[in-house]
Amino acid sequence: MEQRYRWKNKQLREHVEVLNGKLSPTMVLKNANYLHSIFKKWVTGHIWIYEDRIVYVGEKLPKSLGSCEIVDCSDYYLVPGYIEPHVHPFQLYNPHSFAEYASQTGTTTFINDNLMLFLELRKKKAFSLLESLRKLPVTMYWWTRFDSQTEMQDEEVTFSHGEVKSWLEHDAVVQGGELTAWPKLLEGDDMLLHWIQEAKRLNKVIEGHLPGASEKTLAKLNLLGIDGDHEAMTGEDVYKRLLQGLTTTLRHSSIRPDLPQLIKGIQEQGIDQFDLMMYTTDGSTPEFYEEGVLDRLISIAIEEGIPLIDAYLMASYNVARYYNMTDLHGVIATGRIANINFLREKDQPTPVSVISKGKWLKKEEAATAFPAQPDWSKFGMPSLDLKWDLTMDDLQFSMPFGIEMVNDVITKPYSVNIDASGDELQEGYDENFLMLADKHGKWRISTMLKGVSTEVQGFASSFSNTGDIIVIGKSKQEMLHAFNRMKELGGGIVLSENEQVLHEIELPVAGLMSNKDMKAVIQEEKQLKKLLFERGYQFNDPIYTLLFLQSTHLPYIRITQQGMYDVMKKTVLFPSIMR
Ligand SMILES: Nc1ncnc2[nH]cnc12
Repeated sequence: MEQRYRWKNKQLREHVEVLNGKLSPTMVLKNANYLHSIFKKWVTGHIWIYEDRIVYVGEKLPKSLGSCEIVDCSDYYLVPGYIEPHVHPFQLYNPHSFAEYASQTGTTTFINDNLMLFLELRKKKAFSLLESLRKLPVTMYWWTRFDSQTEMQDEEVTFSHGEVKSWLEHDAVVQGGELTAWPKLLEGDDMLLHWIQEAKRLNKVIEGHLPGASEKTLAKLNLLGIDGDHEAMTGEDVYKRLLQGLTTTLRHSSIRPDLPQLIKGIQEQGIDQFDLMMYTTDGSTPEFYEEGVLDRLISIAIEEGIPLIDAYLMASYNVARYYNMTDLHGVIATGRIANINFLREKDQPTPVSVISKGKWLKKEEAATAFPAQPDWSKFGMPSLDLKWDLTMDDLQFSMPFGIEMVNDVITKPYSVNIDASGDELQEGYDENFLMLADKHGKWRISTMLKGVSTEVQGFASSFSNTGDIIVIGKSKQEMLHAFNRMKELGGGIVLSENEQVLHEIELPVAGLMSNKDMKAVIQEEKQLKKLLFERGYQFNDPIYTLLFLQSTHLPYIRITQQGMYDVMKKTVLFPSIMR
């Protein structure tokens, strides 16, 4: 980062001068009734803020007030700003639009997945984007992947030692993971182990991705350096993780809205200590966030009987502790970044006002100005410029088996018994043509997709795990139509029927993300879902279906850059075809 230290020496001297009375604070929160994370108690006092930092808490008021803003807090309860420990900031929204939206619900610190940045950009461009996002009035940290969670061509080039190491060493990167490639680690991959060791040397943590892991697997991975995991699906899973000393993140997301059940399970297990627990919305798709971000999870936790103070700390202090950043986050105390939420009632976590980095982002329910989105093309994420055309010749589907969706994201292989040699499949039953095509136009892999929809004629998406192009449908003509429109848009998701575009979501940020604000993206996603449901899509989360068609951290069969891939056997069943 351009600025290596959080505050320069000169700034630190100024902070002390505020206490010396030589400078006045920029804001004083008077008569504050606030949650003190260390005492785990509500305390009262005055909070002095200078620029973006809390410079004093206690009973004193500053001698010099200058032009300081004085806020009487008697009518509120103040809690530390919420920290989302596990964000995938690219589910149609982008890091900027998600942060802007979430900040209105009290989440002002984000630990972001770098997957799309890693796959799309080399480090120079990526780090200049991080630098630009660092200037936002929210706090953006990152975690760096060690693998692509799919089978890429030339993965070793993308995930080279040099690239991973530079990410790990970056000041804004606080974690390695999420380690979807943990089976490789257990099988002896010493490159992965080296990166884990490097992360530890740099005082950064490692997150696993361990759904269904046995007690022994958890213990072994703990020995190899894993610090936390967010894949617990039952109270017993939570118990097993905590028993091994792993920090356990409770997930409530669009594909796994588990929190109420998880908490019931936790109570059944007799767990009454919450210090090693956090929550995440795990990169939910846009519509899910209509009801809030972490404020909603805290609210569920309170309703389900988590002790009130723990319910807040799981979204603040516990996260700061896990990431070794309690000196900056998670506590309303001297020295911390001034991220504070104002609540009307103790059990109403959606804030009426939000301070982030010492500035109002929301005041008495009204949003204040937030910076405009960057010019993404300047950071190496221009709209998609596909230099090739899809033709009827590409649309050949002679594979003897296809992919059957078991739910939104889990797949299994099935034998294709229908005649798929024509240009159209009959409507009314749930098999579709499916193609993944290289965004550079070099290769393709074609098969059948069962279980998703009965009447989608043509559907094309540049949103996928690797940014390659997914085309689905019953009619080759409409698939071409959808593809052509998606190409014309410079990336996006297009649904086509009877030679008409029924719906389109423009994704001008590298073909993966929208540059609209979150509310607009929510409406676009809702409309897409409605149209797909009407056409027989039988699950809940089509965006995740698209994202995970290539993702080999999920069973059982995937289309990848290398070809059709058997996840359990770790083999390519059919290689992709050169075009
Ligand atoms: N592993 C993953 N990669 C990308 N987005 C996700 N959302 C939830 N899990 C994810």
